Amino acid sequence: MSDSRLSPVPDLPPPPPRLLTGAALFLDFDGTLAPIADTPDGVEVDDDLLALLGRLRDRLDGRLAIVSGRSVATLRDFGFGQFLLAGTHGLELAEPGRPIEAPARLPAINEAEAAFQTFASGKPGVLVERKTISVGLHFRGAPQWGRQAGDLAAGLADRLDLALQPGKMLYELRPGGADKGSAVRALMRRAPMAGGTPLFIGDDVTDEEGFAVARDLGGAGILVGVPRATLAAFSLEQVAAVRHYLAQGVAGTD
Ligand SMILES: O=P(O)(O)OC[C@H]1O[C@H](O[C@H]2O[C@H](CO)[C@@H](O)[C@H](O)[C@H]2O)[C@H](O)[C@@H](O)[C@@H]1O
Repeated sequence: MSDSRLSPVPDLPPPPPRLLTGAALFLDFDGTLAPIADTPDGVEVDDDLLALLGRLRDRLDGRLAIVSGRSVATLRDFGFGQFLLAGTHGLELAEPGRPIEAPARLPAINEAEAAFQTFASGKPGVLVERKTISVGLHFRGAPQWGRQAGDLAAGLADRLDLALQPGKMLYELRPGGADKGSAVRALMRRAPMAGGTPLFIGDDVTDEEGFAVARDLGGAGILVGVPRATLAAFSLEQVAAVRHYLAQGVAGTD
């Protein structure tokens, strides 16, 4: 988000556990519920996390959703199928056990993927992530290619009329028309999230739209990780602190 509403690097307080009482809780996945790994497939979701989220969802009368840049199909493969899901940066929505609400994969995404594959070929550490309706170009394993990866992705976004989604050592191309903020807005109009106070926890720039809408709807954002310009009102320093915070919500302490 390039937004004048972003505050300079702030010294944010930790979130009080009482915010979880009555919350409609929106949780980012990578970097928030699981630590960043070298590759997209290197992330592991442990049973303790799933059990913790299940208990918290029950305590919140169902008002817990995962809002991720991953596709819904991938989130389900990770074991999150029992939760309300918004995938591909808000383009996909899915209730547990229900069909995924999503646009079709565009031919332009296939064209972008082919261009990414050509770029990645012969560059160890550069990785193309094929996703359901989008595609990612990762350079965590070869940061020296980051600038050229960004130039390529920006050029393709212009030419193919796709949205450019920067991430952590990653450029993604996807259809426009939604973001994590629009997903929060859409889910807040529906059961079971409607009636709660939105609380969005995330680490990446793509989570800023979620923080913004949570704040606009009377709630707040919680930034995970290194301080930066943000619309979040609170911060937690790492994934372990997020889990500890969520566990306090289950216990009902404040
Ligand atoms: O919205 P999120 O749940 O945070 O998903 C954002 C992207 O996360 C993944 O990439 C990031 O995590 C990888 C695993 O830790 C890491 O290797 C990569 O460098 C990060 O950018 C995922 O692969 C993407 O599809 C998500 O959009």
